[in-house]
Amino acid sequence: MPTDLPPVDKAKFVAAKRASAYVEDGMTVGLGTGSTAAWLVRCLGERAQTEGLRFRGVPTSERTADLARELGLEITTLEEARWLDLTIDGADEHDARLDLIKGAGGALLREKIVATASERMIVIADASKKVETLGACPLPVEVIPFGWQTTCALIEEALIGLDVMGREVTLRMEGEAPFVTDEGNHILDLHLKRIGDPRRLGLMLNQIAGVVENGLFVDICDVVVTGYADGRVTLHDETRGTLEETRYEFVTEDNIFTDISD
Ligand SMILES: O=C[C@H](O)[C@H](O)[C@H](O)COP(=O)(O)O
Repeated sequence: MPTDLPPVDKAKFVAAKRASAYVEDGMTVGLGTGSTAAWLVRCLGERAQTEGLRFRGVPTSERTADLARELGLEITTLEEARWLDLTIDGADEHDARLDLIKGAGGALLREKIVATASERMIVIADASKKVETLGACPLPVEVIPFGWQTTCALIEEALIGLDVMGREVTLRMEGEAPFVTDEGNHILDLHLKRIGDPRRLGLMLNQIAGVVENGLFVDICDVVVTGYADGRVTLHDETRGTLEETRYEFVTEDNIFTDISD
């Protein structure tokens, strides 16, 4: 582990460390994408090394696949695995119902396919990801490059009359060129500020020709694991609220956290 982690990385790390304990020998596990999910992959790499943990990972992006390979973890494809025991992934936002916005990193399509093929989905996050109402961060929508301008106009039209606060839609760029996802598509970011009815919006978006998938994850996540920079970790589910509060503490200069909750 690197020393002197910034507070937000400490929070992401402890969330990932707690969630990594859900993985058991022989499981097939969806590995999310993003900075928080990268901590999870590292924590699993550590468990594989120190405890001999053996599992099959299904990465949700090429980035995650590369990291898992670097750490010597066994990875497979969804085509081969078909169904998964568990997916652990980050999120851009979650509300109290555990509905999510995902896709700031552009991996929402594979992430949603893998999460819905899993028995359970666990989200790992720092406390900044919790919101009262979804929509503060842009909602990514993956679209086919062919005629994306028309798809964009259809989305703008469909947003009229929906319970949202903003209606601006922008094409995600990477330098001078449109961003391209692992599946070869583009991303439209919807700047909605407030999403009154995530389920309705998600269904509406997916009916538009040219839309492949949207970043709203409604009724998919089972548990949110939230990490804090002081080492605290809380577990929430929708029906039972807070399930557990754990605390990890730095015990060595190598930033190794130890569970001191017991
Ligand atoms: O496409 C990216 C994914 O949905 C990420 O899980 C999400 O953006 C959260 O990423 P991070 O953990 O870096 O905040």
